[in-house]
Amino acid sequence: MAVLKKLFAYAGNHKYLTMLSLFFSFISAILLLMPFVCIWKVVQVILDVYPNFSLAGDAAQYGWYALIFAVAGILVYVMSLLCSHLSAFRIASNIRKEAMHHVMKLPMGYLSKEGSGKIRKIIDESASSTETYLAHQLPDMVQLVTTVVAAVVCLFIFNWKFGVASLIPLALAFLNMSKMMGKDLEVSMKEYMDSLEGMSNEAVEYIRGIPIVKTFQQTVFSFERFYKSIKNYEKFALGYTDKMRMPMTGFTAFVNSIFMFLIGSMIILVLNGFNVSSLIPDFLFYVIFTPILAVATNKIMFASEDTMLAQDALDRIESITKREPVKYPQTSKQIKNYDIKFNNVSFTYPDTDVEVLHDINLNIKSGTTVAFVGKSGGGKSTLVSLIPRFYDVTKGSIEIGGVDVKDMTEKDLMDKISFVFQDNKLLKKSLYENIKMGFDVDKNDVLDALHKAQCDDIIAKFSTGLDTKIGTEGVYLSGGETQRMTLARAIVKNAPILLLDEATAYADSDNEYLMQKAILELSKNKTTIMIAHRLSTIVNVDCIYVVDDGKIVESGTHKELIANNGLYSEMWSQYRQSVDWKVGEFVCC
Ligand SMILES: Nc1ncnc2c1ncn2[C@@H]1O[C@H](COP(=O)(O)OP(=O)(O)OP(=O)(O)O)[C@@H](O)[C@H]1O
Repeated sequence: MAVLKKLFAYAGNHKYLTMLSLFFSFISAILLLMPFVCIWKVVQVILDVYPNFSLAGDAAQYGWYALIFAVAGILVYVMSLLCSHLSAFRIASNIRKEAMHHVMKLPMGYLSKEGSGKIRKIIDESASSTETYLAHQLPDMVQLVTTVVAAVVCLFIFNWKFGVASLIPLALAFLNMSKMMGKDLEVSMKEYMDSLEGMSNEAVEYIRGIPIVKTFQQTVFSFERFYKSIKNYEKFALGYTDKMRMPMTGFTAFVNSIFMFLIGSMIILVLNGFNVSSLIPDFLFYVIFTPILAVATNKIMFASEDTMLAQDALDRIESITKREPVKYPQTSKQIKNYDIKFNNVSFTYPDTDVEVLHDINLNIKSGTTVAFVGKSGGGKSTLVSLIPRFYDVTKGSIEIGGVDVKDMTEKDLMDKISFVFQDNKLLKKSLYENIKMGFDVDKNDVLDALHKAQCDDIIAKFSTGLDTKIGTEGVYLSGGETQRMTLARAIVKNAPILLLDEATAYADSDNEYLMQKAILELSKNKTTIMIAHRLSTIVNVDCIYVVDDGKIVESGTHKELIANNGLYSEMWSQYRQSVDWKVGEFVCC
């Protein structure tokens, strides 16, 4: 019921179609039981007239009734499936739409951390599971339960003594079944499903890493996480199977032992003076009828596992839809300029408990260019990612032009900022569409931006020029090329704030020089924040902030920081040494 209630939350008016399908399932179950009653009647008629079979005219009539009930039952079942499929498709589609809609509202940081593949897999596979559940498993479940209940009622109507005999093993089978549906087993099933998902994610990671494994001649054990995920799966799969073993054995034994109880009761009745010939029609009926119960009960057992799987699928969808979305106001407050201010900002990544930024205060003036430098893992990228609200600050606030970024609409905030990151994504669209991205620019503007971002060679490489579609056969862009394309996109967007995180990391030396020139040009009169490991690229910026262990430990111009003799000065001399060493080595050779 809980599963159905959750599914109905996505159903809208289609829930009535689901209910209609369940009603048809119920009717079809009753209709499909009727032929057995007719067969019982046939047996009775034949035994009544025995050995004058010519008097058994009613038997044929009951035969026809049996056929009519069977056909009607099948037709109603088909109608049930028709309704269930229509509603299942709609509900699964609503789940997909609602989940995707929610994903769009989630922090961008969450999306890049989880990865689009994983999110797509959860939504797609879970929606498909609920579709199968609603289209087939639920109507079948209603049919099976109706069959069992109606059959049990029939058992008592025709001969209560045989009824009791058949019911004892059934009751014992149900007792065992209830043990397989308890909270404990639900937890085990969830652990099992989680370990399965974990193993499948790690397998993807392993396949991605095969080149590294081969290059460094490692074994599978170097992928410890994959190995652990397999072990984990083994542990939960065995644990789950172990918990199921006794109740499953009991269930199978009792559900298939109805005959034994019937024969036993027949013997007891005869020994107690009942007339054999008067018992035979009922006994035959029970012999024919009770296997339906065994089969239906067996199927209910497996169907209840389907319900658990559907519940699990919904829980997985909820792990996305219950995530707190980024809240934007309806209207923005008016910003005064493009100053960026951090007020006592601290930050801890969601689902972690280690604070990675501690009480940061910054005031970056409109139109200036600043750089964040520091050791790897110090928190530079995190700092930058808080400005466009990839994540929200845990403490403090960030302002643009005197307005808290949380008081700006999504469009307003995004309109103000362009980014070029180390790992950028291009869409599977044409080069033109990838740069235009809905901005109000024409082909000439796009070509101009591509030229400024040093992309002429990329366009020249493809015979279809700007119309070349990325991702189609033979169209592949390297990391450096992708980075240049993203720079062109930022040039086209021409937003007043520019965030560059290792924007030239993949560029070769020729391109880097030219890209730096383009960035210099683009950053004119803009508030620009750069993250760079190659310190030579930031010596001329207005202010350098040295980030270490989540704090700003130094700030000033290049000259001031060198004179300071602090961490920056140390980083600079190490950087110079590495450059000189490379040049020296090159000269030597
Ligand atoms: N998505 C995330 N979830 C949890 N912790 C994260 C996440 N991203 C980064 N961190 C942690 O935050 C800290 C700062 O990372 P960040 O990427 O901001 O450093 P960085 O100075 O930019 O490093 P680099 O120069 O290597 O890019 C690190 O300890 C890192 O492990």
